[in-house]
Amino acid sequence: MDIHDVSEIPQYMELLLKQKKSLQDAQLSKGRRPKEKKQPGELIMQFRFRLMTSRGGSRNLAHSIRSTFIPPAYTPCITPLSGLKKVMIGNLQLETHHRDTYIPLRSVTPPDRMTAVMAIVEDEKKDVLMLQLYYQPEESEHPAEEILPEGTVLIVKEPYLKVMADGDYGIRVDHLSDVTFDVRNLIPNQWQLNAEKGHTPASTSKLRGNDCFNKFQYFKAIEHSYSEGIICAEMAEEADTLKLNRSLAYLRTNQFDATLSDLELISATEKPTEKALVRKARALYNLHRYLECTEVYKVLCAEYPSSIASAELKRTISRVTEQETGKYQFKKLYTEATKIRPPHLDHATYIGPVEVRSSNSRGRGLFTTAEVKAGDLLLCEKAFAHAYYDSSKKDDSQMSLLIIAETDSMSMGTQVDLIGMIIRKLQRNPSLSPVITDLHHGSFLIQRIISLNCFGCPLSSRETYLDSMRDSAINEKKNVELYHSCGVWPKASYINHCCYSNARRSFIGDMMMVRASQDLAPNTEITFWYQAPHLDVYSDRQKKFRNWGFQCGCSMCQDDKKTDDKVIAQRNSLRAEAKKLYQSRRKLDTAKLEKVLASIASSYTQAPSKVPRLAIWDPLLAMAQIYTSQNHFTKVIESALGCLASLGYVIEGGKRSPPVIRKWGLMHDTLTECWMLTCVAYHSLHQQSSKVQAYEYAKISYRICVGEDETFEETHGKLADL
Ligand SMILES: C[S@@+](CC[C@H](N)C(=O)[O-])C[C@H]1O[C@@H](n2cnc3c(N)ncnc32)[C@H](O)[C@@H]1O
Repeated sequence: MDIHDVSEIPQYMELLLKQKKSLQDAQLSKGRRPKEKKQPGELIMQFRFRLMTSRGGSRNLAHSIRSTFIPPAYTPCITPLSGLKKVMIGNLQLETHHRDTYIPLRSVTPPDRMTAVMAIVEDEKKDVLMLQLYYQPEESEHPAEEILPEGTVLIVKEPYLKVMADGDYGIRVDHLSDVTFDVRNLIPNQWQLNAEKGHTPASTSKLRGNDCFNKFQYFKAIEHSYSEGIICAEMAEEADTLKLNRSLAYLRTNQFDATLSDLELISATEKPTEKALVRKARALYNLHRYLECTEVYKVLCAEYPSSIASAELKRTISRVTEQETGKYQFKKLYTEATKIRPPHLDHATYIGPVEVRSSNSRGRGLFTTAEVKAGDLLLCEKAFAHAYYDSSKKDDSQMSLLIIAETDSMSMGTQVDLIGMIIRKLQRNPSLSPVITDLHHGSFLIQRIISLNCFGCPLSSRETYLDSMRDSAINEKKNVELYHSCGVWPKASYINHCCYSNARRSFIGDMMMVRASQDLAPNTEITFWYQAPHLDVYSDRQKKFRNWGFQCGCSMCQDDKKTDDKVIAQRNSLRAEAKKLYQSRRKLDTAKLEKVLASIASSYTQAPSKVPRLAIWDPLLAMAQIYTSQNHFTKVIESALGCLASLGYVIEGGKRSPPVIRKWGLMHDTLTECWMLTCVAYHSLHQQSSKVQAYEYAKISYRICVGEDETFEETHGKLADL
């Protein structure tokens, strides 16, 4: 939603066709064994040469946009190793998964890292091939040299061959769980020679682990030292110390489930140590289990009082308050979003009066459980994962093109990074898996789930709001917002699309606010638009939903579908005429303009409260602006209320008595301005109570579009300056 979809751009379509062609060619060789293979020496030399030149910087990747092609989905292997039979490189087939096999491999070159971590590997018969491990941690977090140093012995479950970009064959691993480095009992005999002989005392493993830890090699400390030591430890206390040490390494590598389980595994002593309590609290905080976390901090404050512990307890209590009440200090959120990079804010998720229920043919949806008023907060959700693109840096290396074979879709931005982040987060914290795997999907593959459930997002909706105010209705810039940052907000993902929606989403950093844009009765399905409705042809609008596999059946879409093309063409030409008239401000013929707008209005057959009139609301807003500049205040009120009515609002009063919204319509960012114009007009006409009411509606509209109203006065002060 709101991501930068480039599926229809010819330059990228060409790329997609090329990728699909090579995919088709690859499918033709499915099940075959490669005919020609390079000699081991040649393959190794070629790889080492590339490694040398790439380290010398001859690859100029930083200046070109990365592209990642997601081939058709295959499922990870769930069979335990004991249920699989061993194969050699010579047995591997092209593009064929799930043959109930595994292969022991040993790397014979240092690793390289491009989109995957790669090395040349050999099997027991000394046959060699390239191995590509996808979705490994970032280089800064876990260097390739540590993941796959030369001489690493590993096992790949369900290995298969893939033709790589350069036309050679390689073993490709997409699922992190399909590779295991814990090969203790399965190391082939001839490789045992290189493996450590004999029994390493736990004390040595501990020292080695601590050494790695002090060098920030946390993964190495866990895998090669502490875990080894725990197995070999003869005394319970020795194992406990190693677990305590390992729990910190787990914490540093964001493996919070494992941190907790190590701490639980420590033999019960008289009272938990301070270190154990601190680590437990941190893991719970990071898993957003704030209530449990406060309990741990309370014990810590009682047993080991310190200013840090009480500050942490206070911080955690603030999260619990946010979670339970939905009360946030939004100005603080902006400050954090300005300072922190990436803008991942330290705040909790609030789930308001909503729950997931069946929405018939639309699958599941999110419904209200109580009555809510327009402007009420339904959700304030922290992203499960968020990939940030800093547009101020203008650095294309942050950006990549994602090509998904199964849906023929392409998007530009940070989705590739988001996929990696989520895959790693789930692998490190399996307890979080259902949050993602329960979301809507075409298959259960993470890539597919993410492509259906991710949202493009600005750094803050207030920024977008200010931009849209600058390009006001008069300039008629189409505000199609396409964002390069993106994230997954799981609860919001249950909300189905409707062009004529009753809620709006907005963002501050990685927090998404969803507010009702209409008064909603209990048990109403909440909807927001996946793509904002614009005045486009019916078929073009439906194309936007292609990726999600549905057609919108809202009243606006149905009406567009039924309306004759000739009527639409006539409406568009009248609209162009209106635009010409109101842009020639000095000699504006208002009578003529009103006549043209009346003609547009008469081209609609349904009442605007049923079918909002997208062709007419913005010219009416432009008229309200023009009448304001001419001090025609009754006309301002008439045009502004007309604008609102054309978007489906049913408003009582407004002329001699204060306006009262009986039914809210389609919410648009510029409606705050619309209400502010009426507010100014009422002020000038000395209609005080109408002015107060209009001001209140302006504030609610702002809250719905921007997510909060703490900055309302400040923002509109700024706009007055503009
Ligand atoms: C982000 S999910 C929304 C939640 C989803 N309905 C579920 O069951 O989890 C998007 C998917 O919901 C369905 N959907 C959303 N809006 C719809 C609509 N207006 N009409 C039909 N299906 C819709 C489509 O299957 C779409 O791919």
